[in-house]
Amino acid sequence: MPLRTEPQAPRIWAVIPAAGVGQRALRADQQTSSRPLPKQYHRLVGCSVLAHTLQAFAQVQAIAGTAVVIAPDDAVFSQQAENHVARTQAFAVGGDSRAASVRNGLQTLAEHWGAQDHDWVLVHDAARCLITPEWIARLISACQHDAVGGLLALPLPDTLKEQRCQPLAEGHPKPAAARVAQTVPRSGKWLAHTPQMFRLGMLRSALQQADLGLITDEASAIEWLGHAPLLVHSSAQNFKVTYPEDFALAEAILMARQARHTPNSTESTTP
Ligand SMILES: Nc1ccn([C@@H]2O[C@H](COP(=O)(O)OP(=O)(O)OP(=O)(O)O)[C@@H](O)[C@H]2O)c(=O)n1
Ligand SMILES: C[C@](O)(CO)[C@H](O)COP(=O)(O)O
Repeated sequence: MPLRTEPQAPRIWAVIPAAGVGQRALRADQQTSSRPLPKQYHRLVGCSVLAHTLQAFAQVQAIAGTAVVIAPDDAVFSQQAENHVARTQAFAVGGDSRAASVRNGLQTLAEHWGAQDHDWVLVHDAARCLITPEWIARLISACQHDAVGGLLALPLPDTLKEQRCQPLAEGHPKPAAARVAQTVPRSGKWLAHTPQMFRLGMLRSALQQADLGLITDEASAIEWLGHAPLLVHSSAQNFKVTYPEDFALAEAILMARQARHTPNSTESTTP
């Protein structure tokens, strides 16, 4: 009689896309540089944006391993000692878009670590460096027993405007100032954050079939399959470092967190 092998309990993996160039984060004076430093390698409070992200994931014991997707020509990751974090490995399989990088990262999880289709995967932007182990754990416990999975997201905090379509005026080199077409009801609208947590097999199949040009996050690939991901409350601090001014904001928050955790700091006694 053939031996019956017990199905392995689903494991939880993480994929961190870190293969972007960070074009929008460049100041005007950096835009002409032939090889500007991608934003994930900028240092904030003594270590890279990426390392802050990786340290948060390394503190979540439920995660079996974290694959960092870097660009095939990346020359920085291995030079920064702080990027070498427990249960974390970089793979130079970045693609032309974020979605392509994620798709390649999922393939790597299966090939190198034997990840299975029924395992869970958390995908998180390297550039969301303020993520905390507590928020990651909140997403895991909300999704682990769900049939689909979900994402951290934030109910829209501001009034939402749609811009009027403005054709370029003839003879004018620059488009005219943007004007409002209408105010869009914000009720029921959320900002998608990461991590986003789905079954490896379902996400892989969505990313293999969907038009990657239309896929800006994992949830949109899963929606494309006809599923409805769970929306799990995120924090406004979980923003993505996108524009030059975001570095200072991220640094101020990291410094305030460090001060709270330093013994004898005045902030540590504040209720
Ligand atoms: N081809 C790409 C593009 C983006 N990313 C990663 O996806 C995350 C979120 O993307 P975004 O903030 O748009 O990063 P960039 O593409 O680097 O930024 P920009 O669009 O300003 O160039 C980042 O951690 C980025 O490194 C990636 O792995 N591969
Ligand atoms: C995935 C994401 O962080 C959700 O907000 C975001 O879409 C990624 O940014 P991009 O500029 O679209 O790559």
